[in-house]
Amino acid sequence: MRKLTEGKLVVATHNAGKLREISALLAPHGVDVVSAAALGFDEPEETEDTFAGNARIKAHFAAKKSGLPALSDDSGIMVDALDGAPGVYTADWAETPDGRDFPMAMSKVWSKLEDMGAKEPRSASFNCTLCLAWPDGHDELFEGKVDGRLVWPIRGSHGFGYDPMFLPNGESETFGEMSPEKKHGMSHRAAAFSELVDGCFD
Ligand SMILES: O=P(O)(O)OP(=O)(O)OP(=O)(O)OC[C@H]1O[C@@H](n2cnc3c(O)ncnc32)[C@H](O)[C@@H]1O
Ligand SMILES: [Mg+2]
Repeated sequence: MRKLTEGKLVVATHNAGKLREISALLAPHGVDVVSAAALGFDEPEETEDTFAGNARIKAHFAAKKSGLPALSDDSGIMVDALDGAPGVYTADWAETPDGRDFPMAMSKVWSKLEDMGAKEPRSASFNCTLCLAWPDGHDELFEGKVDGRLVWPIRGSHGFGYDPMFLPNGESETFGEMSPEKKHGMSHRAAAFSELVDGCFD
């Protein structure tokens, strides 16, 4: 596996919540981080139907454009009773003409479960695929997942996206109620990061 050597790393995301988490997860490793959004890069279209496919699109786009290694994150929530939806379309479910509306998206997920009479526990998982790509076209992929269930009404104002409706197994706080440190100890993103750190950092 290729190692990440000293120097700048582009974080290929336009999501401020993700950037905050990724920066915190990278902080102990002394990496100099700049985001694709801060560099003024466009968001490439996420045309694949897998997390890995879309993670590769985002990382390669930023690596080519910057001439630096780039790290992307493609993630989403998969609800068992919805056959894994919204999955790779998790961000799309929140899309409105005026931008993303996550309370609306969470309520859409919950209404579908109500309408179909889905039984408790309404199990779901958060999934994350990280792609580290270099300007020469090489890449490495890492995956992480956390299992839990959905709750209603939503709880907590920490985190981002669908965090307030996700209760990880064995916990009493949703991701929206947890401190960032606690979420970093158990999240799908943290799990993928630990693979990345093992593989690519000395
Ligand atoms: O593609 P980039 O620019 O990285 O940012 P994005 O927000 O579009 O990210 P994705 O395409 O990977 O879509 C992931 C969706 O899943 C949601 N999501 C991912 N990880 C999450 C987490 O830890 N907590 C809550 N929601 C999360 C997030 O809000 C997005 O709507
Ligand atoms: Mg996206």
